[in-house]
Amino acid sequence: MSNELLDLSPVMPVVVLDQVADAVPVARALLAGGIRVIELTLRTPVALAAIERVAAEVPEIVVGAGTVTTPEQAKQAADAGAKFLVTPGCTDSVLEAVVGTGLPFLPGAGTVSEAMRLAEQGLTALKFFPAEPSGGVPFLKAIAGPLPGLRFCPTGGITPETAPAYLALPSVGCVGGSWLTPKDALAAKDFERVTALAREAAALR
Ligand SMILES: O=C(O)C(=O)C[C@H](O)[C@H](O)COP(=O)(O)O
Repeated sequence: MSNELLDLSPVMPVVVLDQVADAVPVARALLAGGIRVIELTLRTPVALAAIERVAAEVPEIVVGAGTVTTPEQAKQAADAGAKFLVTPGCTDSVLEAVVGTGLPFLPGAGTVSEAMRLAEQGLTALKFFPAEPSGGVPFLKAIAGPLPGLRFCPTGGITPETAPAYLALPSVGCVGGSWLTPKDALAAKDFERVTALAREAAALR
């Protein structure tokens, strides 16, 4: 089930919202551009309310919670209506709480040992974070031999220019990125720009 998260769109939009009122327009703008998934990060106070609104008002998009770093957040996100969870890294307690929600999820790994630990537990769909600082495309190419069963959503420092090289790798299902929802576009309520960026991203693969 978690593996299917990697196949929803070539790009998983990582969205940081400061205003809950932007949640529904952003979700609709992404959908209009052909992106069927949205990861709302739990980095701002409005994030849980934003997830709730998108889940209730834009059921066509698959809404998930990103930046899940505590067991409490996993539960809160599930209660808010998140359909999946994403963690930047993994601790035993976060993993236990995330599994406890019953939701599909992408646990974060940034090293070979972290990826191996998750694989040992049967988790084969991972977020590779932070992708660029951790070695990017060459890292993923290098580990595909020893760890052939893993698939990734690399995230962190990826741009529309660098995304295609990631998406060309068989081990990459999609890439994560914040570039579809630039801060200045959200501040200006320029949702058409979000749609235009989403359209370009949806065409990447
Ligand atoms: O908060 C998290 O859990 C994250 O996933 C951090 C994200 O990877 C970055 O927000 C991606 O942002 P960019 O590097 O700007 O595309």
